[in-house]
Amino acid sequence: MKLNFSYKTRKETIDGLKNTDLDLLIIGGGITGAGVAIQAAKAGAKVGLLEMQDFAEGTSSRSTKLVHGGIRYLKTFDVGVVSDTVKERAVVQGIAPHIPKPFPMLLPIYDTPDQTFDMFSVKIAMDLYDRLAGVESSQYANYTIDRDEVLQREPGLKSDKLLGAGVYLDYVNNDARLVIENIKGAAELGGLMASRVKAVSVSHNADGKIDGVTAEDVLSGEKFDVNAKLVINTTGPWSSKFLGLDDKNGDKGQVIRPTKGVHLVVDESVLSVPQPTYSDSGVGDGRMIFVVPREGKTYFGTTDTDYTGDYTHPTVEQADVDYLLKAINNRFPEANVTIDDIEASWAGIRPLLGSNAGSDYNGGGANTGKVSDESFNNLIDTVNKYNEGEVERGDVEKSISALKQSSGEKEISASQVSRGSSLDVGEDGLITLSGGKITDYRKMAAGAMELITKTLKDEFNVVIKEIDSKKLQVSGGHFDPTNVEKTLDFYTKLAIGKGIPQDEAEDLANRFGSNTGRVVSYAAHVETAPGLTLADTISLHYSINEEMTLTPIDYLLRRTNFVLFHEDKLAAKKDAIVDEMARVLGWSDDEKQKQADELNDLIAETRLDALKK
Ligand SMILES: Cc1cc2nc3c(=O)[nH]c(=O)nc-3n(C[C@H](O)[C@H](O)[C@H](O)COP(=O)(O)OP(=O)(O)OC[C@H]3O[C@@H](n4cnc5c(N)ncnc54)[C@H](O)[C@@H]3O)c2cc1C
Ligand SMILES: O=P(O)(O)OC[C@H](O)CO
Repeated sequence: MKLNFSYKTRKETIDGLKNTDLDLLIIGGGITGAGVAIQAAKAGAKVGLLEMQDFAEGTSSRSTKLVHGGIRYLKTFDVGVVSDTVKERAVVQGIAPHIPKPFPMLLPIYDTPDQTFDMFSVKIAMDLYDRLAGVESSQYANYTIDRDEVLQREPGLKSDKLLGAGVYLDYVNNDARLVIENIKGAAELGGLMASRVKAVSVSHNADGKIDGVTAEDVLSGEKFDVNAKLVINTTGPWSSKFLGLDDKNGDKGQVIRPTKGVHLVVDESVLSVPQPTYSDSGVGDGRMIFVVPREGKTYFGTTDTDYTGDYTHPTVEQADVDYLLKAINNRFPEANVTIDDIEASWAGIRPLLGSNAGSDYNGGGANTGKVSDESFNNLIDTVNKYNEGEVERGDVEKSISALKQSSGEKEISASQVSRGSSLDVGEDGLITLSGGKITDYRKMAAGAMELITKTLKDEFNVVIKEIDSKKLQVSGGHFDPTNVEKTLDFYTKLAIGKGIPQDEAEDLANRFGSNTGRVVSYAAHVETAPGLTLADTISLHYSINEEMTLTPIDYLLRRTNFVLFHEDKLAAKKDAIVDEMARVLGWSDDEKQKQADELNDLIAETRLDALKK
């Protein structure tokens, strides 16, 4: 079987990076860099990407795993962010139809003082949300339900002071797979995508313009130069650190305000919700907590605390666990979730833009003013009039800035900072695309591509194609996004045809989408590995050969959901996975032991063994 995107082609990729004068070099292989890479490759640019860890190993595998518009941002007047992200949900589903899945969110409303919404404002917010996304007359149009119906749906929910709930469309996502499918798409289009290669310094030409980096192959320690006409910094939380490598960057661009967010996972027998549920934490801090059902488990989060630790290895601490258990047991008093119920967890670092001072916000730090509903409703009314063409953009801006002034100069809490993105160009030409969310990654990348296309033409006389990124489907996503169920059913049947049981066949189809046929073709020439099923074996071999899977953690944490949502199967299969990888990749006994130890350490950390008494 030809190795398309693997440990073997990685060597060819690095040679290509050494010997090609690239049009564009991307630093950072999370969703932001991956989105730019596939668009640049499609446009015909000679593009390379360096990722110092595994693809998606940074924030882009540590999110709440939603493609969502951020309804709570309406209360911080981030109407621009909501307008962008809520529209992008359907676009992302269209370009990666096997990944984000629509799953309406339930937002319970209580009659308590710290609520983000009441029954009136939640309806206004949902109507605006739907209107911005153009779903107001679809099967997913929002609605409200009364107290009884809420408790009928979620009997475990706190009933005291419960008024009812809003129900509105959002999407569940597989963040790490969204990244790898974009990276594979870029590689399939000729992009030179290298994981475990770190940019360690930047270089400039005689005019002081950035013209490449010195890179280090993290696996071998080898250092080499990569030359490029343009360099873009898509290092997320590391953006400021990367800018720090560049002494000619002058204005230094956006400063990142990193905040940590933690999620915990329990079995659905401990806590079960029929649909994603989004409610105030109930502990008076103005935060909102997601509770999401996933593959027989339930995960919930997040915290939002300023972070000064190691960005590469953010950890879940006792204070994070205490906060989330307090919040979840407040909302679901019968659940009595304890630390011993936690099967898995993860921590991520938001790449918030420090300059995105929060706007008028009714939550966050104790000393921030509460925005009156009248001000909030006035803004929504102005936005509605703007959407109807009755007022100008300036009128909306005026009502927003009026509110900001009214909030006065106050300490901006992490949750008040806007989740907007920024595209900056340094004095030496280094481009930085930072902030934002996974949900608007395509739009962020399209904005950067406009700048990149223009600069390549004006400054280098290099002409690349204009592309329609809204139609640029990722690897595995090459099918009709309005026909997902039927298509995945077709791929499921294809796998069943090879003797694979229904449940495993469905897993393959959902994981690999339109690549399932290729995965199933591996059955013709791989032996089922000891301790694994045929489905496990072909999935692993495909991932090694065509998804740059280099370690068991790459496979079990990011290419699949074993570590986070399948504790039982993980325990049963992890050693067999290590054995099969060692055989295929030709590891020495020492290397195999090292990989096994790293996997077991990660599992223990994810399970919070050190915190459990
Ligand atoms: C707790 C939490 C929950 C969230 N939930 C959601 C959600 O549900 N939906 C949503 O849309 N958004 C969500 N977000 C936001 C979203 O996850 C981030 O905005 C997004 O993942 C950032 O992607 P990125 O590619 O910019 O950064 P990253 O994914 O961090 O990628 C940057 C990459 O750059 C690499 N890098 C750094 N320095 C170098 C170097 N010198 N050389 C080479 N590589 C380098 C890093 O290894 C890293 O992989 C959440 C964020 C957090 C923290
Ligand atoms: O940045 P926040 O506070 O919206 O938290 C991230 C959410 O959990 C999902 O985007």
